[in-house]
Amino acid sequence: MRTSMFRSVETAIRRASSSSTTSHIVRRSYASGSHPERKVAVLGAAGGIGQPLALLMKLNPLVSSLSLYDIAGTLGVAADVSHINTRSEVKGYTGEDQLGQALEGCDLVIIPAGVPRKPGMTRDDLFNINAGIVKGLAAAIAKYCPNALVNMISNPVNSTVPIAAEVFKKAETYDEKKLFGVTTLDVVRAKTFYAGKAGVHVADVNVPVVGGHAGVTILPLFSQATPAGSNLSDEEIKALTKRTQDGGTEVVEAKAGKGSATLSMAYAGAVFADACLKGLNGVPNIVECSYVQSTITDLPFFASKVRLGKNGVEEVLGLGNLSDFEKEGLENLKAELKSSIEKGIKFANS
Ligand SMILES: NC(=O)C1=CN([C@@H]2O[C@H](COP(=O)(O)OP(=O)(O)OC[C@H]3O[C@@H](n4cnc5c(N)ncnc54)[C@H](O)[C@@H]3O)[C@@H](O)[C@H]2O)C=CC1
Ligand SMILES: O=C([O-])CC(=O)C(=O)O
Repeated sequence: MRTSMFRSVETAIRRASSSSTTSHIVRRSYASGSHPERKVAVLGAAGGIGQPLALLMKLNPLVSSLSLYDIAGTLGVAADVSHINTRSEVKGYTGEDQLGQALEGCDLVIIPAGVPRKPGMTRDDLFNINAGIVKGLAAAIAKYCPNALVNMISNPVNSTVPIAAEVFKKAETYDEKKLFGVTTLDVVRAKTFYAGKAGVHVADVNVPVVGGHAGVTILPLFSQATPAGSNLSDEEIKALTKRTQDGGTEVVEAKAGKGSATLSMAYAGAVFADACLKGLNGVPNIVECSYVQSTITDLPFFASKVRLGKNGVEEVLGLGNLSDFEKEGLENLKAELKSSIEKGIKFANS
C-alpha cells in the first residue's frame, strides 16, 4: 500500500521548475511518450475538494489530459491550473451540455461532486441531494466513457457506489472491476494517528482499513499495522479506532459549518487516482484499500485491500487475521452497511 505519489509529484515539480536547456529537452522527450496518454476528468472540479485535487492531478506526470467539469465556476479553475508547466493539457467544462465533451475518451473519472456535511449531520443526511447528482453523472459516464475507471468520492460513499453500479447495469456497461469507492482518506488518517501513538515514522506506516466509509462501518485493522510491536494497549487501540471512525466528523466540527475535509481528501483522492493510473499502465503489485463489489463477506460491496491492474481491480484481497476486537467490529458494521447499500440500489431503480 505504500505509494510513490509524493515522489511522482516531486519529480514533476523538479522537471517543471528547472529552466535549463537540457531540462527543456528532457521535458520534451518525456512529454512525447515515456508514459502512455491518459485522460482524467474531475467532476465537481470547482469545489472544496475539486480545486486542490485538480492541482494535484496537474502535478501528476501520468496524466496527459486533465478535464475539469462542474456545474459552475470551472473555467477560472481550469485557466488557473492550466498555467502550471507540467505535462497535462487542461480544459474546463461548465454545465450539463458540456459534460459529454468533458468525459469523452476518459481513462479515469474522479467524482467529488455534491454537498458536504455540516456539524450535526451524518453522511447519510447527504443522500437526498447527492444520490441524484451521482445518478446523473453515472448515466453520462455510461454514455460517453463506459470503459473509464470511476473513483467515487461523493458521500455517502456506502450508497453512491451501489447507485453508480445500478445505473451502469441498466445501461449495460457495468464492469465491477472499474468502479471504486474512495476510502483512502480513512487509510491516510489511520496511518497518521497510528504513527503518532506508536511513535514510529509516519512514512513507514501501513494500516489496512476495511468495511465502508461512515462511522462504525470504517474498520481500521491496527492488528495488521506495520511497523508492528509498538505495545499499544487495548484501550489505545480502541481510541485509535474511534478517532479513525470519527475523523471526518472531527474536521466537520473544526470547520464549524464551512464544510468537511477538502485538503486531506484531495491528497487521498490524488494518491488513489495515481494508484489506478499505475495499475492501468501495467505497474505491478499496486495495492490500495477501496470500497468495491466484493465477495469476501456476505455484503455485495465492501472495502478491503485491492490489487490494481490494467483493467482496474485485478484481485480483491481477503481480510487476513483479525483480532477479537476487529471481529466484533466487523459483525457490528454489517447491518448499517447492508442498509446503506440497499438504500442506494432502491434509489437507483426508482
Ligand atoms: N470519500 C471521502 O472520503 C470524502 C468525501 N467527501 C464528499 O465529497 C463531496 C464534495 O465535497 P466538497 O468538495 O467539500 O463540496 P463542495 O460543495 O465544496 O464542492 C462540491 C462541488 O460539486 C459541484 N456539483 C454539484 N452538483 C454537480 C453536478 N451535478 N455535476 C458536477 N458538479 C456538481 C458543486 O458545484 C461544487 O463545486 C461531498 O459529498 C463530501 O461529503 C468529502 C470528504 C471525504
Ligand atoms: O466526514 C465527511 O462528511 C467527509 C468525509 O467523508 C470524511 O472526511 O471522511
